[in-house]
Amino acid sequence: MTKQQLFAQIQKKKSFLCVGLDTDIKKIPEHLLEKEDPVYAFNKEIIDKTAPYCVAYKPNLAFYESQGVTGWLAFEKTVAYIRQRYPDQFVIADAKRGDIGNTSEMYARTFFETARVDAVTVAPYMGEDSVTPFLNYNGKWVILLLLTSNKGSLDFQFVQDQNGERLFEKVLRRSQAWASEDQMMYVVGATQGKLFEEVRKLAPDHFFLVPGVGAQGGSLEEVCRYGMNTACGLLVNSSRSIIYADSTETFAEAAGKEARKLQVEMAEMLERFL
Ligand SMILES: O=C(O)c1cc(=O)[nH]c(=O)n1[C@@H]1O[C@H](COP(=O)(O)O)[C@@H](O)[C@H]1O
Repeated sequence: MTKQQLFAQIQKKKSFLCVGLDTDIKKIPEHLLEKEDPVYAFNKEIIDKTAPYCVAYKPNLAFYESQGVTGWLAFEKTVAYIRQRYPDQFVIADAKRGDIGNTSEMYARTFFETARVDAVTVAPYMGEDSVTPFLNYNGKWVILLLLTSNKGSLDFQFVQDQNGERLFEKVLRRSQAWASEDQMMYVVGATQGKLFEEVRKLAPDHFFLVPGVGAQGGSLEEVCRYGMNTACGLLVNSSRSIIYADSTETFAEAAGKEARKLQVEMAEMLERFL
């Protein structure tokens, strides 16, 4: 999917919501546990009820890989289900990969050829040759971790060099030479608040994947005020607050309601800040 196509979806749906499929078998409603593949059954219902209100899905690989082969199959089937039923949705494998070149090539093959997602999250720590193998696929995206939403983001991401340049600024500056804004997005956590203003100045045209609204307490209003650009430039992810809104048989309806609530807020933000 191109940047223009993604923006067209955002305009059509008045939403830049990404639903995080962080499906924990220990948290899914009991009645699903008797199904052949409970995680897949849960995801299908969540997807059907949230699809009208979002433009993207982000399965987080940790939740699938923790279940071994069964979990990987649930992940692949989930991606295939979205592809078949909702082909306009942007699918992100949240895998946070990155390794020496030939290993990254295998990761890229895993996610772009085998699982056939649109984008994969990648850690920048190992540098250029660990990221570029993901860029050899037309129409596919790298989403580079830049300023994460967690407390530990303070440990390294703000460390300054002798010229006062902070690590996240260096990552942003250097990585923009590896790919254009049609192939690269950046993770900027919603909890980073006003810093969006600075990051947006350094990357005026890129999309940001913004986790941290919902369970982590980030402010959607602040993200939009400081982070939105003329093509929206934001995909805001929420996982737990949507998919675990209710733990009974009406879990999917409850997820749909939560997604709709965010979509309504997003429509208002698009009116105000676009
Ligand atoms: O790359 C990510 O998606 C990510 C980066 C980050 O800085 N913070 C962050 O929370 N995430 C992911 O975004 C999701 C957030 O989930 P909730 O807090 O439940 O909405 C999880 O899958 C996290 O792994």
